[in-house]
Amino acid sequence: MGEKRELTVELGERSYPIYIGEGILAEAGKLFAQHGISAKSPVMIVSDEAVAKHHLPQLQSVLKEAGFSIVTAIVPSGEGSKSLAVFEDLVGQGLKAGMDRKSTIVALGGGVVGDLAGYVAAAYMRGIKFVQVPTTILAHDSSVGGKVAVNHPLAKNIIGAFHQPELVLYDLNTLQTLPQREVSAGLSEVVKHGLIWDAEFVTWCDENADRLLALDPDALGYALYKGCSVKAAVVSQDERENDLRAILNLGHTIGHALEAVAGYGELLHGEAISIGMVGSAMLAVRLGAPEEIYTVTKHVLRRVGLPTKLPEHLDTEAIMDAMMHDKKFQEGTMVFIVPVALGRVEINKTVSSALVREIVEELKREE
Ligand SMILES: O=C(O)C(=O)C[C@@H](O)[C@H](O)[C@H](O)COP(=O)(O)O
Repeated sequence: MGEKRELTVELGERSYPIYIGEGILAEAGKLFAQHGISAKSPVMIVSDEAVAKHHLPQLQSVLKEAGFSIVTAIVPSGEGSKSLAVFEDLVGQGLKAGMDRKSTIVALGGGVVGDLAGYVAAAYMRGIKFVQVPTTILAHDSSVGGKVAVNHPLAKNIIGAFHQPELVLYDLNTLQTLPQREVSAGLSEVVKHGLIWDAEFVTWCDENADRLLALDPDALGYALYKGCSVKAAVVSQDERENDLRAILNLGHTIGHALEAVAGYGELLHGEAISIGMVGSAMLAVRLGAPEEIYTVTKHVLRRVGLPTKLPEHLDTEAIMDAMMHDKKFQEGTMVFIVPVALGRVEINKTVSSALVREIVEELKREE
């Protein structure tokens, strides 16, 4: 069994721990009790069809053994479940099962389940506790920081809240069942955390790409710990994205638009963000940063199996339009996170739409 790691998201009274390691799920009952999750009110586990097959029975039995009464809600796998219709259905299931203000929602799954379940927890009876149990690599990002949301057909994550979990339980064993495409997509956000904060970690990702792709638990444990540490450090300083937290959006200005235009399915979130990060690196070079930013960004993303070319059939004007509906379009301008050196980015609100259009076209010509 590899090393168990623990870190804390420092938010005063609302601080919470992240446990990372193999076999953490088996300790869920004990950790729930230790962190004040009530066993007197029903606990709802939200999961999706794919994840439930592999990991739900273990979580159910560990929690039952610890005296929790469980309601289980399974949603279809995929981004389509982040909708108001599914949200309403989960609220209904909670009410029918007698969930009250002391109940807790447990998100067992990837980013979709975490965002959806978290938003139900934020809204149910004006807010109840929730626990994140991420089962994908990508979810090291979404399970930390309290951004919870569902989508609107016109924009991603547009109906949401900030609602922090009570704890995050990251069992590395759950990652072993991930399809290869999901592994690469998840590594997109891992690389992002290096690109915004830690140049040495970018080099480490490059050197350890094969181990990561082979799901080596030691490499994964370290990478997720590093990614979560960057996230925790940023969120602790700016929980509500008044300023610094915006840097976590590297690649997302273009990435979210690609997901919306491609129809939430063609591109996985991590793939869209990979293309978006290459776009940000191109932008950086146009604005005077060293060419190395573009070459290294593209190289590392490819090393972990990610696309760097924008699919040609996606319409440039539709992409431009989608960017205007995102949260990153503010006060009449697009907000871009632009690298200034490896491991360092800045928030830029002066990029013209003409330049963005050029970058989108250039991304379609990527080799
Ligand atoms: O936690 C954050 O803050 C992030 O920006 C992390 C992003 O990787 C994440 O995808 C987030 O959901 C995007 O933020 P949004 O505010 O544009 O929905």
